[in-house]
Amino acid sequence: MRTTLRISEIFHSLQGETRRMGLPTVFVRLTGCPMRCGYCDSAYAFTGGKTLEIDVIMQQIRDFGCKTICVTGGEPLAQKAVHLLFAQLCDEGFDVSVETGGGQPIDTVDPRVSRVLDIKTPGSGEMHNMHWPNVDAVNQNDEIKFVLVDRADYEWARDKVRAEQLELRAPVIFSPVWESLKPADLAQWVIDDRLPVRVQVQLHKILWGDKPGV
Ligand SMILES: C[S@@+](CC[C@H](N)C(=O)[O-])C[C@H]1O[C@@H](n2cnc3c(N)ncnc32)[C@H](O)[C@@H]1O
Ligand SMILES: Nc1nc2[nH]cc(C(=O)O)c2c(=O)[nH]1
Ligand code: SF4
Ligand SMILES: [Mg+2]
Repeated sequence: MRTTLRISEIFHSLQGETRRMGLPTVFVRLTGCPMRCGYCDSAYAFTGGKTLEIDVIMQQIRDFGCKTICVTGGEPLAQKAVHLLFAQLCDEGFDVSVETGGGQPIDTVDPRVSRVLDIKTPGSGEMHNMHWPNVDAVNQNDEIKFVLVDRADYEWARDKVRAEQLELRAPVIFSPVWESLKPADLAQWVIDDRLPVRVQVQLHKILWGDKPGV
């Protein structure tokens, strides 16, 4: 089994998404992704990066002195050695979440890790690459996230939440694509439809803009 990971960046910031929003967090961004969502704000992580031993990654993480870790990418689950990183982080008592685009099975992820599962919408251009059994694998320790391009995406996601009562499986987040869908429009639609989902705007972009390392 490989004991290295291809890493795009490791940085310390505030969690800008999910139920951990606002918490100081160390981000580990893995290089490479099999998907190409039209709106991707992390396309700089598709290539490049550095190959690092997991021991080295663990030491860099410890050096930040922060117990909350978010493993993201690119697509973190596309590198099998990520599971070794999950196990070591959890064994050392870190609070770990992973952001996944949903193209890889999530049932192999350490159960101590909170899985943030994107359901890719028609507007992402990547719906056909979803691994749909993932939706049955989530639990209340996880989150389901829809990133929405426009009104058509919203209606599609709303109908899916209603048809499958997704809010009973895990908390559901609706997040607007940055500078594409107006957050106030999304907020009003959710209120009008009495949808049991959480509207979320990316906090780090409000604070620091749309750039790597924050
Ligand atoms: C960059 S992705 C990396 C992890 C994984 N590949 C995924 O898609 O979940 C992290 C999160 O950022 C979201 N995201 C990417 N670009 C965005 C944008 N322009 N506006 C809002 N959210 C975006 C993705 O949908 C995903 O929920
Ligand atoms: N501050 C901050 N919070 C985040 N939460 C999820 C992120 C991601 O890119 O997956 C992210 C990110 O890039 N920055
Ligand atoms: S799956 Fe995630 S990293 Fe990959 S293209 Fe889509 S948003 Fe970007
Ligand atoms: Mg991001």
